Amino acid sequence: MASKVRVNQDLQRERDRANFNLEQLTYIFDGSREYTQKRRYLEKRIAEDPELKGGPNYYFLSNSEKYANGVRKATLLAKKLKEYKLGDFTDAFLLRSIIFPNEASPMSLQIDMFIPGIMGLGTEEQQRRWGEKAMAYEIIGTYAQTELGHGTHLRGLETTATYDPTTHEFVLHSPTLTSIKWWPGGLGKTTNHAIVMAMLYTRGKCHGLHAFMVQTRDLETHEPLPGVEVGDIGPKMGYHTVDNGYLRLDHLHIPRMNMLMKNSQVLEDGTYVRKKSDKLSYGTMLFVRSTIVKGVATNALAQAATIAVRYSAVRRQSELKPGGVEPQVLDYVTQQYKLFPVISQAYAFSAVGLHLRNLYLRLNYDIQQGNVELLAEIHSLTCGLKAFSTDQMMWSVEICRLSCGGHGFSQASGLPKIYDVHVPACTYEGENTVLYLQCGRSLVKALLQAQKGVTLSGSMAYLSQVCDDKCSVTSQVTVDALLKSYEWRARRAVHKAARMYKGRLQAGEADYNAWNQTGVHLVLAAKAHCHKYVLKTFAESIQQAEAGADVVRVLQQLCLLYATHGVTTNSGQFLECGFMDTRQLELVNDHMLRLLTDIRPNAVALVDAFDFTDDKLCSVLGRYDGQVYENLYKWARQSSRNETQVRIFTTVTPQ
Ligand SMILES: CCC/C=C/C(=O)SCCNC(=O)CCNC(=O)[C@H](O)C(C)(C)COP(=O)([O-])OP(=O)([O-])OC[C@H]1O[C@@H](n2cnc3c(N)ncnc32)[C@H](O)[C@@H]1OP(=O)([O-])[O-]
Ligand SMILES: Cc1cc2nc3c(=O)[nH]c(=O)nc-3n(C[C@H](O)[C@H](O)[C@H](O)COP(=O)(O)OP(=O)(O)OC[C@H]3O[C@@H](n4cnc5c(N)ncnc54)[C@H](O)[C@@H]3O)c2cc1C
Repeated sequence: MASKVRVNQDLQRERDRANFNLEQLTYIFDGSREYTQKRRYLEKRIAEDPELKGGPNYYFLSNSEKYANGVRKATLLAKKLKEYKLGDFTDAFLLRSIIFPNEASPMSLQIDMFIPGIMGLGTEEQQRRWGEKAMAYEIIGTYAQTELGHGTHLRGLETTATYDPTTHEFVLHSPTLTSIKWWPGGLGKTTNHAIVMAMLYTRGKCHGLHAFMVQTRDLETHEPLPGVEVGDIGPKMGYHTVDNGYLRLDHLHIPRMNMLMKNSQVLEDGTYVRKKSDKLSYGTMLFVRSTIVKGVATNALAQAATIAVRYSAVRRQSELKPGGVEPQVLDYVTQQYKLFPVISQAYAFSAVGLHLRNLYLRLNYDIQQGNVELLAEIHSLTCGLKAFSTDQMMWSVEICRLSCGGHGFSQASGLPKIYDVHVPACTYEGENTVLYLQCGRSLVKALLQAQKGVTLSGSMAYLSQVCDDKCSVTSQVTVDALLKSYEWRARRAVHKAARMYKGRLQAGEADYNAWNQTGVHLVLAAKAHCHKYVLKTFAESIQQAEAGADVVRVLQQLCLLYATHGVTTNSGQFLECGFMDTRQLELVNDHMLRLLTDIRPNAVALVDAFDFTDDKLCSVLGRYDGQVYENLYKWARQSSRNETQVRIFTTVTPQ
């Protein structure tokens, strides 16, 4: 990678003592050797591409400049996809992640939701009509669902699409202030099309939420079309490269065939033909949720860990041994306790994200065959795992930032940028609490079914199993033994929520109120279920890994760290379920501390194996060569505030 660079000696020493095959671990993290090779090939091409290399320093741009630069790069992304002959969907995601390092593209919805929406919800003819143009970036689109008044409660959305059988058109309308579409990425200024989710009315009856293809702007002049009002919603906490927008429709007429009709249709005379499941309209969200674990949470965790671990190997501070040299801060066990669990989370979520992609592909295949059996379970699982992984990511990125002391607060660290762009994932594609509740409710409902004699299968099968054995943790702490404890904790949490819900019903409470009052326990149950699922999937992925014994050994250490850290940070719940006792908890805690020592010699190599380029990390602290101080100094000198020695302030006029 960086063979000719002058590497900081501490960092070099760390790399020299690594004792596993780093390359193999990279393939596992990426999902395959082929993917790694393709990624590196594209990274090199982009780094050498005269139109893309260099460019302005993101950190010193204003929000408007960030957007303008984002549009420039998004246009180049479209051009490079053709130039490099990359037609495949995965390639488009990959190229975008290289051109937009920890930045959202103003055209990101094109591949995140617009094209998946057309493919998932449109007929074959509609896929040909818009899909091909969208793949070629001849039309630029977004996904407009959320409104000013409602984002979570989809049945409460107010935009209407009323079919007129005399003209064979739908009339799309925003009837109230709260029905104005609000938030869609790229809607404000960049896009010229949108998949608009609206309540379908035909023959005087409402048939719920459906998807409609709406052209918002003229393809030549880019002016909004008559009946369309669009704009930007203003500055946000982050996401400065994206023009999240609003859209107000005023009796906009669109042809009947602009309704995406793969799953249900409106015939010429206005007859509504039902689909197999009314939840198929939510398919685009399910797809995106399934990609967030790997594409957002894992990515952010791995990058934050890389920056913080490399910097902690370079940073020397205080005195460990009285009178001795200042140690690398990575030698403080408290620093290891902050950072090594984050490394383990990144590898764990990577395994889960790859697994979830396969599950989604299976579901998609089944749906094409007309089989929606798996839909409910995969909906529940993707809801839970999207929320669990992004929650964890949010806390861990912040831990990484704090672990870098003062320099972590500087944009130069790259950590605020990671936080800015990835933390909105806790809200978009379903607010996390709401998604935990979806998952928790489905677990309780499954358990109640099991109590009536139904055999549970898939990820919920363990709920109905009777296990009366005791926790087998001894001085030998193993993943297998801990996995049983995770199962116990999750099973107990679901049972507790179910008991509470049933108890309230029996006490005469209304069903809706019983669910609401059980909410906190439903969330706890969903979290415990997802935690167990992640550990199990991570452990199974190691068993299946095509790797040498050295790589398997470090992965097993990380898996055990993930498991022991999860027990110690949720000890109350593990003890509460009565499966594990305090003596065993102490053993787990001791083992976790020993693992920190075991992992220490490989810490830098474990983050190097994530294989991020410096261009991707955009971090002075996380540089591969570890030359942090001279580059922090260089970086600060670029600040526009240093252009003059005596600053002349422009007056800000109060409005
Ligand atoms: C990249 C960045 C760009 C960002 C873009 C965005 O943010 S775009 C905007 C992103 N916006 C959001 O993400 C909005 C978040 N909100 C939502 O997704 C929905 O409103 C909801 C799921 C919370 C509730 O939906 P609801 O009120 O219609 O449902 P209900 O609660 O009445 O439950 C009825 C039954 O249906 C089940 N079921 C539900 N969904 C699915 C499904 N997909 N599949 C299968 N099943 C599903 C549910 O489990 C329940 O089953 P049960 O118990 O009867 O066996
Ligand atoms: C950066 C970003 C990009 C986005 N991009 C898009 C896009 O491209 N297209 C699009 O359509 N939308 C987009 N959104 C909107 C996003 O999907 C919604 O904001 C999200 O679904 C949450 O809905 P809400 O804002 O209505 O939150 P609310 O539901 O109002 O949440 C507020 C609080 O109420 C609680 N709450 C709400 N309902 C319940 C319930 N039933 N039970 C318990 N608690 C509840 C929540 O937990 C939360 O604490 C984007 C949002 C962001 C931040």
